[in-house]
Amino acid sequence: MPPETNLQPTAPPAPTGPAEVVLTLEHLTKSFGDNHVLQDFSLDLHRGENVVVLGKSGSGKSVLVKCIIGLLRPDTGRITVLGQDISTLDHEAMDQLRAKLGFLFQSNALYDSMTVRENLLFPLRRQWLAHRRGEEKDLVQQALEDVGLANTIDKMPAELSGGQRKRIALARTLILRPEIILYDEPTTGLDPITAREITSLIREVQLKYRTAAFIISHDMDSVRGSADRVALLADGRCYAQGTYAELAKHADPRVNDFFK
Ligand SMILES: Nc1ncnc2c1ncn2[C@@H]1O[C@H](COP(=O)(O)OP(=O)(O)OP(=O)(O)O)[C@@H](O)[C@H]1O
Repeated sequence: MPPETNLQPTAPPAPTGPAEVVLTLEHLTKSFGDNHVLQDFSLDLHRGENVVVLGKSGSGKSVLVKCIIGLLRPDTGRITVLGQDISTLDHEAMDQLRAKLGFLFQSNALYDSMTVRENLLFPLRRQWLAHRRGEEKDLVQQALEDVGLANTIDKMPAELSGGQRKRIALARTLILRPEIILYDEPTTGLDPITAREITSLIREVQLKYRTAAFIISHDMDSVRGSADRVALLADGRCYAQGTYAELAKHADPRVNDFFK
């Protein structure tokens, strides 16, 4: 039985017009010497939408994510996050913008020497927006209920399974109510059933908080379960995009091969 979460999947609010774009990647290029990794890559992400970026190993997916969070600077092109061109932001403004982005790293990046509670309090206390102590307790509780793990609050990460650690890492991201979540291979290293649970949770989070998600994955079950739209990164650009079903029957074998 998957853990019961506090997230009630409901129908997303009826669209009232074109959804707001929360992330724009325009004509990005990035080379390392003569390794031209990104070559005119463009993609939009809308509020409340899950986009999965697919691509072969070494195609540049991590480079793309690092450019979005400002760890790498593209050679040319523009990245706009929540209306702000990140190349114009100073250190402090970039930090404030990063606070609206959630990351779920492959490693989960939990602090092993801290309990689950302390792991969740950590981002709250690091935030430039201070929370009142009483509020913190409720936020931790809510985030743990959201991922179905309220009973793990006093445990150490080492006492949890891989799937539970992934959920706690997601709770730690959710506690800051991000507008966009970047998921780096969220199901890698998990057994198929746990992977399916994490995929469902990604959907539940999207529906409850109307977050947009930028997901890197090559777990095709997870792609099918979590993507509203799939973008294929090949030759350094957005080679094809569409729904899972559209790309699965795409005429170009470079596209449909991923779905076989
Ligand atoms: N800091 C760097 N310096 C030099 N080359 C780099 C750097 N970062 C990435 N690369 C190169 O960029 C290319 C794309 O790497 P990237 O890690 O983005 O691939 P990926 O699509 O995420 O692969 P995987 O699916 O295996 O994780 C690779 O050829 C890699 O060697």
